[in-house]
Amino acid sequence: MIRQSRVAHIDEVLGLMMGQTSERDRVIHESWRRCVTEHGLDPIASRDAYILPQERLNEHRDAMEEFLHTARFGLETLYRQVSCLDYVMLLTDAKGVTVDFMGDPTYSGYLRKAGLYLGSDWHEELAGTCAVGTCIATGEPLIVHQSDHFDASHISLTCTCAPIFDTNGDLAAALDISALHSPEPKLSQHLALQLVRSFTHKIENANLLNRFRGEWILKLSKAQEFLDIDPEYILAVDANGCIIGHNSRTRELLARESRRLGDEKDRFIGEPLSAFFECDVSTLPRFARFRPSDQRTMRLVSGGAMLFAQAMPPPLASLPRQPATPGPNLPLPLREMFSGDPMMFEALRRAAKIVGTQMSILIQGETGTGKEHLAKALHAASPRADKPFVAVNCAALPESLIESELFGYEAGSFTGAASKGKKGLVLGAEGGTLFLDEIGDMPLASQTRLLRVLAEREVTPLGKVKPIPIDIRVIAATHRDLVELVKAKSFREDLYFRLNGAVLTLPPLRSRIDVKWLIERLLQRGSNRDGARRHLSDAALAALCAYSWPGNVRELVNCLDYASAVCSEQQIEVEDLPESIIKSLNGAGPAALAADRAGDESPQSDALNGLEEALREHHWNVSAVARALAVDRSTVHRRMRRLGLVPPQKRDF
Ligand SMILES: Nc1ncnc2c1ncn2[C@@H]1O[C@H](COP(=O)(O)OP(=O)(O)OP(=O)(O)O)[C@@H](O)[C@H]1O
Repeated sequence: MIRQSRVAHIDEVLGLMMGQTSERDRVIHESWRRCVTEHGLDPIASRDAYILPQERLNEHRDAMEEFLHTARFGLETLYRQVSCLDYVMLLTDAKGVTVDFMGDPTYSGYLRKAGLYLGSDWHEELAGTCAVGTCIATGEPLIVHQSDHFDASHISLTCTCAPIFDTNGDLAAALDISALHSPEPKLSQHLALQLVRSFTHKIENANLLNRFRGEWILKLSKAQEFLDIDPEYILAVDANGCIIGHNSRTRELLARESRRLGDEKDRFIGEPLSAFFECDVSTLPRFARFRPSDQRTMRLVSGGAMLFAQAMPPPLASLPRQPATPGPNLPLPLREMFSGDPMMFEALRRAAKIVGTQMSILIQGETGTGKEHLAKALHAASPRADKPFVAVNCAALPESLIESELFGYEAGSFTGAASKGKKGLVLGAEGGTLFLDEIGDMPLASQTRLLRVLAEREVTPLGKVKPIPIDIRVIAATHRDLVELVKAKSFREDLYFRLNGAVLTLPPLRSRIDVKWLIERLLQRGSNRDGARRHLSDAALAALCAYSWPGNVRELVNCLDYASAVCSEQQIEVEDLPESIIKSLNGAGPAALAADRAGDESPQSDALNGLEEALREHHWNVSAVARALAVDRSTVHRRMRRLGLVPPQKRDF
């Protein structure tokens, strides 16, 4: 009987080569053809399964050690689900070598002979059409059922396999379940295919999350309810907002989006997130987990269906405490301003290059981003460090006094002048640095005089005829758009060009990735001041990280000063934060936030004490339990996770 079916099978393969038709799937036909024309296999000569010697197998296993470790839980779970149906489970590397295997040891001899064993090589060139080999050759999940196999010695097997891709989108492994015997219709294996696909998705996700523990992780799902437990799409994003990893469903999504946008890309590592989604790294905090999930939505750039999003920031511990390399090359006062933020690094790298020169510098940035702080650091890092640093707030000086304050005056040179005359701030900065803050607010007449000072490097106080030579470095700063002011003719173009020898732009705090580091640093600064070391609770820290900081570092400084003053026991809780921040939590008030971050030590905890009983009573219907306990559904889910309560229908999963 077996012999007859083998002969019939060989006839079918040969017939197909001669141009006969058959009803097999296209992918099987194409593989048979490849076996003969490309791999030079002969359908008449059947080959025994090839098992690699232990030493070579070890090499293959060693190369995948971390991956195997990550995948292990998924593999065991899958095997538990299929072993009762007499399937074995094989995980092969991208070359088709079985590097992990689970099967019933009672049938060890049969399984080994059939090649369903650790170390077996299922590469298509060697084994002919088979689930693993053909899956690797095509990159597609597939079933190779009984006589679909090329080699007649395998036609009793049924094998179902799906590829596993690494975080770059390259094939990493293939996951297969096979059985020695099976019902004849191929349809009997369709559920097996769905199961294997679902586990390859889980393993890819586990691998991605494991590999990018220190980066932004963005999870996306079409269904709000599945976002937490089984998101379709997962991406890892670096501090510059570039994609550094993804699962294969994301790759397919991005490829479709790329085509829609008129491109044909199929590799996405290094691409900016904002090229595909309506978000970038600065807006990722909006999708933090404790924000209401119905507000965490985004679309693809080309539109389409709404995706529910959850963004997880890099954990505090993974952020560099010291500036990222080559930060250490920066002079110390500049190095101390940031920790690994790429935009800060870029500004400071450029600043370091001109720190020792005479060149005027223009610092731009929103209010409170640290422009004066940077000007002071530049001064401290320059050869002028032991000379004066004189700061002038051009917006705060009354227009009538600005010239006399800046350039000084001779005694009695105008009504109201001091009897001894005044040196002026410019001369006061002699040998050092003159910092002109809010330069965009300087009146036009003063701009003209300042221009002369900068051009001629001399100053003539009011009432004096002879100019005084000066040696100053000018650093100007503004939060306004000087180019627009020049266009509107309220800022002199020639002064703008004189000042913008070097333009340094400071990023707003909401786009910086080192907010947690800065918080630590400012808390430390506070403790150096008053000797009391304050700590932030997880929930308070999460609230600060999610806040948009319109007042930038100044607002953060004020916030921490306030919270340090009102907190008790030197622990800053969400309640101790300024109202503007608490209000910004969009309904995820202090209690919910605290529960989200710290487990569930919220006032609702008591209500949840009898959770297990309540779940049983309501047949594990979470909505009914939430109603009965008068808490949120998400609170019930969270506590279930924490207590390890799994509904019976999901227990084996
Ligand atoms: N890197 C930093 N480390 C510690 N403190 C900082 C840092 N940057 C800014 N600050 C603090 O933030 C506050 C605001 O900084 P600064 O006055 O330099 O901002 P600014 O951009 O000049 O503001 P404005 O535009 O309003 O003039 C100050 O208290 C400053 O000490």
